[in-house]
Amino acid sequence: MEQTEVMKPETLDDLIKVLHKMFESDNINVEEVQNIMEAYDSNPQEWMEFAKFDQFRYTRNLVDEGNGKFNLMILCWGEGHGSSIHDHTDSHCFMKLLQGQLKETLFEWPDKKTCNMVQKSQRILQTNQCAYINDSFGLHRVENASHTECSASLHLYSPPFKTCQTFDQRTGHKNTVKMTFWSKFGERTPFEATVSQENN
Ligand SMILES: N[C@@H](CS(=O)O)C(=O)O
Ligand SMILES: [Fe+2]
Repeated sequence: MEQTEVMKPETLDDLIKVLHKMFESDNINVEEVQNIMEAYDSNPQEWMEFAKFDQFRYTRNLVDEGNGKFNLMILCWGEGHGSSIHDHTDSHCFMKLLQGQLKETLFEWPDKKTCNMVQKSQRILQTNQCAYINDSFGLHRVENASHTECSASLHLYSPPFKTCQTFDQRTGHKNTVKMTFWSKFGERTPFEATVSQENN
């Protein structure tokens, strides 16, 4: 089998350039994308301008629109912040830790009849690790379980999406929610645009 060599992106800009190249093609290689994102050594100096935290919820901060092929964003998680249980709207989701740790809990899609939410697994993602999920893996909840440290993660979604489904852990009932950006390209999004954020 042909081995794809993983070159090491030296900076975040470098990584973004390589990602643009990889997503020019319509057939993306999940492992290759995961490897290249993992190979980037997080340097806060390079992403600080995008990392805007909120006191109450995790924030989504758009970094790059990937020529329409993907959205690249930095999620900022204060102490104890977490997401709901949600899906990924038939997209690829790559999640690389830039700072701190995140706990990821995987769930099965709820059973149509019983609506039960069954937990499949749980893991702690460490700085620089890159996880991958799509809807065929199930659903997940992501949390910064630390009470003393914040976390930041770099997410790539392809194709980009604006809504997802969230699930109530006790009843399995689902809701479609809008996903909004707290900031875009380092600029805080005007207030009106952020009121319907509900995944966090
Ligand atoms: N998929 C979630 C974040 S996550 O870490 O589950 C989102 O884009 O807001
Ligand atoms: Fe997610």
